Amino acid sequence: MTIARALTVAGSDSGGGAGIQADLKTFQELDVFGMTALTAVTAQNTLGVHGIYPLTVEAVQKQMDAIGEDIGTDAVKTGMLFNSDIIRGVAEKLVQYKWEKVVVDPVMIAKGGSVLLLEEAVRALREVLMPLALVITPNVPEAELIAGRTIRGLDDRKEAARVLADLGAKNVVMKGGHDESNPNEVIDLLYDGRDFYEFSSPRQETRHTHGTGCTFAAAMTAELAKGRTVVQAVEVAKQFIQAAIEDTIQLGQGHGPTNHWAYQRRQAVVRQGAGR
Ligand SMILES: Nc1ncnc2c1ncn2[C@@H]1O[C@H](COP(=O)(O)OP(=O)(O)O)[C@@H](O)[C@H]1O
Ligand SMILES: Cc1ncc(COP(=O)(O)OP(=O)(O)O)c(N)n1
Repeated sequence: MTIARALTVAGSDSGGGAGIQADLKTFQELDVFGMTALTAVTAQNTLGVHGIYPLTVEAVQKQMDAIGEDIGTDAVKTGMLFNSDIIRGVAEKLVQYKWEKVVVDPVMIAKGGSVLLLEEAVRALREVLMPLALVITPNVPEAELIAGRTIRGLDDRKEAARVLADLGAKNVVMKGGHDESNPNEVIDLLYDGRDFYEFSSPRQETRHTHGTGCTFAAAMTAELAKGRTVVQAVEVAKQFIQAAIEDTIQLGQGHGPTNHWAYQRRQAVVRQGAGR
């Protein structure tokens, strides 16, 4: 039996809703063998981030070597990278192992406002990592910071996506959760350097959205690892996160995690209905 493999290079969320925990759960649900290179440990729950402990560049690179020299991977996702040294170290390994299906989730700020990427690192993200990205998946505030422009609505998002593509990312998926210009729907926008594609879903009224960005990018990475196109990967990721937000699980006192089982459970119901 051959199985698709995916590596996440990201921070740990002790609360289990975001970071490598969300990535691994998503890979598993999408039938992909998940592996990790940890960049930082965070003490985190639904109320916020209570401590950040970055690893050394050597520790991050050694973990990537351990995968590169043995198991290998079909796709890589990067999440919380925290500082410019880690970004440069990760970029070096992506090049060394010729890993090309790279999804860069430019994690910057957690929902509660904690800084997950130091200001000094934004330049390295732009100059060193973005040119290696098959896909970059910023939310609106992240896109504003990287592109250096204000975004108000879909037309601004398209202009900013063009700027991000000019920085070297082959595909830009600008997620729409923070774009409140449309109160009823959430549109995730894909720009492939030529055309724009819009992926819409109803906007859910919920505070349980911790880790939505990580989960969405991990689902894309899993689908790319299986050989799907970028458009197909966004379609599945959108369905995966929509199910995970809608079928809410009530955990914690603050911004709770999403439901990583929901997508597969819905698929099973569809299969049963079709008698398969
Ligand atoms: N309230 C919501 N209702 C439905 N989908 C949402 C909602 N908030 C976020 N999403 C979806 O979750 C994913 C992450 O979106 P976003 O909130 O923009 O990013 P981040 O979690 O990185 O801040 C996107 O696919 C987006 O469509
Ligand atoms: C360890 C870690 N990595 C990433 C995030 C940010 O996750 P995201 O999916 O953007 O969700 P929110 O934090 O915005 O809810 C994180 N919190 N921790």
